[in-house]
Amino acid sequence: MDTHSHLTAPNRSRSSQSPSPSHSASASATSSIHKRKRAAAAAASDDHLPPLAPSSFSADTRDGALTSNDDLESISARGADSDSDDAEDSDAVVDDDEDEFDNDSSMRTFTAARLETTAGVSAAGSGRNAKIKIENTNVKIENSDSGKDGGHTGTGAVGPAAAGSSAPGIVVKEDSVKIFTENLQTSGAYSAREENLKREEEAGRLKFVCYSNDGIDEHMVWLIGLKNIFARQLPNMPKEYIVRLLMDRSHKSVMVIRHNLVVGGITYRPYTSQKFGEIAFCAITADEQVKGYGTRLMNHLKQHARDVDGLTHFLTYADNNAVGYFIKQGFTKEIYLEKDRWHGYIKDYDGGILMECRIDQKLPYTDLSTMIRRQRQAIDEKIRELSNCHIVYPGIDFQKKEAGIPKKIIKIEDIPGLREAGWAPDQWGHSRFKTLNSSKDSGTNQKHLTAFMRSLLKSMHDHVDAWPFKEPVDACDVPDYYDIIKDPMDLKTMSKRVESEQYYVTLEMFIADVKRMCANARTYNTPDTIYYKCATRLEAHFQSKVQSGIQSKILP
Ligand SMILES: CC(=O)SCCNC(=O)CCNC(=O)[C@H](O)C(C)(C)COP(=O)(O)OP(=O)(O)OC[C@H]1O[C@@H](n2cnc3c(N)ncnc32)[C@H](O)[C@@H]1OP(=O)(O)O
Repeated sequence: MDTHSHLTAPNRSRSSQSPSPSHSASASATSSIHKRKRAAAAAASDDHLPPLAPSSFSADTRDGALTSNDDLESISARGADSDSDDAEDSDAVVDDDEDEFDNDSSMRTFTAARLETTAGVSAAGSGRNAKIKIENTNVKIENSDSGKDGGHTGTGAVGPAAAGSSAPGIVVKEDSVKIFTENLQTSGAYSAREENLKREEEAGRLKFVCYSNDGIDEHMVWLIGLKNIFARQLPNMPKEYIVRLLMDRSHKSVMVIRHNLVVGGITYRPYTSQKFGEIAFCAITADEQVKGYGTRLMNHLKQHARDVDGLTHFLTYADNNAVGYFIKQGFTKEIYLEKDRWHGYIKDYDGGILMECRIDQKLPYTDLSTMIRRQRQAIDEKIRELSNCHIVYPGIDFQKKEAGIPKKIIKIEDIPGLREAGWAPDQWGHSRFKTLNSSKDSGTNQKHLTAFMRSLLKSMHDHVDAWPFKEPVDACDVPDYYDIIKDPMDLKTMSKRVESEQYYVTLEMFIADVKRMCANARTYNTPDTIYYKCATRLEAHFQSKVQSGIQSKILP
């Protein structure tokens, strides 16, 4: 069996687990930091960790001293038992600590205090080690080679430049043909967000870095910033636990840094021998969520984990309310990774869903937008080869005179592009009227159609319920009518259209106008009004006339 070195935390949950009841500072990493800030020179008792907490964490964790939640609990309990006064004090200290770390000055204070006490590092580490209970659990352990895993050495900027290969296996031809045209949509929302953030990175306003607890001031400040974000965004996760994993040197954190401040990050543990990584925490600060940072962060993480850690998969226990985000990042609830590669390695969470993501070995994760753009280009090029649908013709000059009747009749064959698209003059379209009478010439058809529509119009005009529909609605009488009814119709307008013999080229067009006229009345007026009732009765009358006309073959 491998030697113990990785952290285990049985049955913890971001969403359902209450914070540890004991914030006893002697057990709490954060509080120990704070205490040091308050009294850097104070003598380090057994229950008071000496200064320079981050390094002392690393000393603890590097050798596997902090290995489980049980440790955390035992430390907490021990702190409470052994020094209850101190525990009370510590509760306040933890809260205070949270507040302080949320602003720059507290970070500066922390950093300054840490620098002042550098000499205490090894003592702190060893002193704490001496007190921490080491538990042997029966989980599989990966050899902790922090150098190999990128453990205590910060791995620095992530992304193409850092990884040295932005797109393994993908050859990007910068000089590929310029085949974009104005009417081709160049990117969807995903690509647009990725491209924007990539531009920000190139302009130096945004960066993605990967560090673990390496003792370098700037990195430590960022890690503490990330810890604050996790503490806020994962409120049910014990803060001590967040600190412990974040500062554990076998964990790495990929962080989004903007204007030198942490915007969010992902803390993960690479199990390089098993070629998978476990995402422990993932969060973006509240006011920057849903802007694409989470996606870009995940893409940087995947690229880094593949190119630097040699991983092929990620596993995580996703909070229920974050499952949607993980699905969009390519995670599935089905676990395809062979169980013996991960079982016993990762920490269990209550209330979370185990999800997996396979890391593609070729995808240019930090430059997906370029890949998608080139794929679009290739598809567009192929479409152009096979069709001419990309050619845009000038529009039809469709100037109208009164009642929407066109000024001049446009012959179908004159519509630009129609013939080029494969249309032939014998394809007359879908009108039932035309189809039924395909044996007759179009002039005869139009005469019959006009006569039928005239008779229908007269029948409606003479109907007792036709009076509200004989003229267009007068806006002086009904001021808001045209605010509500955007497509008005009336019998007089229809009559003009019929008499033009140009407008209604099919019976369906005529029927559509009658239906619209009646529907407008029912939209504007309530069912109890005379107008509403007239519309319903007139429409029923019209329908019966059309039906009997068709049945008695009034229609030619
Ligand atoms: C392992 C764990 O740590 S589980 C806990 C995860 N963390 C949290 O729940 C903390 C609170 N939430 C957050 O910090 C962030 O919302 C994150 C990390 C979940 C997502 O980061 P964001 O920057 O908001 O993601 P981003 O803007 O890239 O969104 C990507 C897509 O996921 C969607 N999305 C983001 N958050 C969620 C969510 N909680 N549920 C469902 N969909 C989501 C976005 O709408 C977007 O969809 P689109 O591409 O169709 O437009």
